[in-house]
Amino acid sequence: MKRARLIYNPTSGREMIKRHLPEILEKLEIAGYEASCHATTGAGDATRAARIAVERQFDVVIAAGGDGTIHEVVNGLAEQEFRPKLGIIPSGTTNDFARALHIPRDVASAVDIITNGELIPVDIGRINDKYFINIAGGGRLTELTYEVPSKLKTMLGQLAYYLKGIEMLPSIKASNLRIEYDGKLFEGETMMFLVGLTNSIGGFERLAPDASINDGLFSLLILKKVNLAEFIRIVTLAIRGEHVNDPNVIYTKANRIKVQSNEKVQVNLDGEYGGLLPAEFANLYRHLEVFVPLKDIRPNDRPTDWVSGKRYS
Ligand SMILES: Nc1ncnc2c1ncn2[C@@H]1O[C@H](COP(=O)(O)OP(=O)(O)OP(=O)(O)O)[C@@H](O)[C@H]1O
Repeated sequence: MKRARLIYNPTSGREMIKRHLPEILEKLEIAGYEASCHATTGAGDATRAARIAVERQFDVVIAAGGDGTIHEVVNGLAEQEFRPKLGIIPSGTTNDFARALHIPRDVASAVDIITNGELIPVDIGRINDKYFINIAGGGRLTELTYEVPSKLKTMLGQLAYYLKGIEMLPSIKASNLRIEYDGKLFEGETMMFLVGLTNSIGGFERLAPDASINDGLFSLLILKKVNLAEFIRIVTLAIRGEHVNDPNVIYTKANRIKVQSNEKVQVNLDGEYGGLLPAEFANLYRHLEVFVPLKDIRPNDRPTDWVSGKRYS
């Protein structure tokens, strides 16, 4: 019998996941899984729970929560030789990774995608000794994601980020960065750099328009020092995916990236604090298999050697 371990964050999003537990477990059992669950207790607990699930050789690990929970679960799986397949139930404030994979926020539909068994391989990012699934970045501009208080997010959802962004705009300063990427070099005053694995970042679906989740490459986006008016113009362009040709933006793909600074620059990993620069990024090619609705997956993310229908049953 297949075994599934559900790791859920009871506090994520608007705290609604608990109400759905009986339904989730029942659906999994009907699909032939022996299912059990673990409620996370605080920071780092989802990583520990995922490591234990690996030790116990669960076939499938399901992360239910926001990007923070999925990030932690992936950190528990990524360094292991045996890696269970990953299911996702997006129930957080921010679920950029699930959105990139077209996994719906409706709990029953998300579970159906897991029980349906269609899988896709995804790349994972490694930075120093940590892993990320969606995005890493640095520079003052990226710091707002962890400056938003959790209570505010529970109350206001995504709106909380925009409010914080408006509040912070006038105080954003550039940092001096040295960024090496696949043999090339950028050095200079930088508002932010982003290293992305998917096209869905902070609600901007077109920030990395031609990203693929399983091509072994990161999308690297560097925003040079700009004034407030230029910044607002570039954000407006970014909504339409037209920022990539702006002279203040470097947008490219790379497999290995090294970022250094003579200043104290924080790194953000999937929306959480990830330590200070320097950082070396490596793309781990097709490191995890994730349950997805294959028919909805963008052509960019559908590897031709996989579409033939890898199904887990
Ligand atoms: N029981 C708990 N109580 C408080 N915090 C928890 C608990 N379990 C996990 N957490 C923390 O909550 C963080 C955020 O969770 P998650 O991303 O799932 O939810 P979210 O609602 O989208 O919130 P955020 O926007 O902060 O990411 C996790 O990284 C984890 O450290």
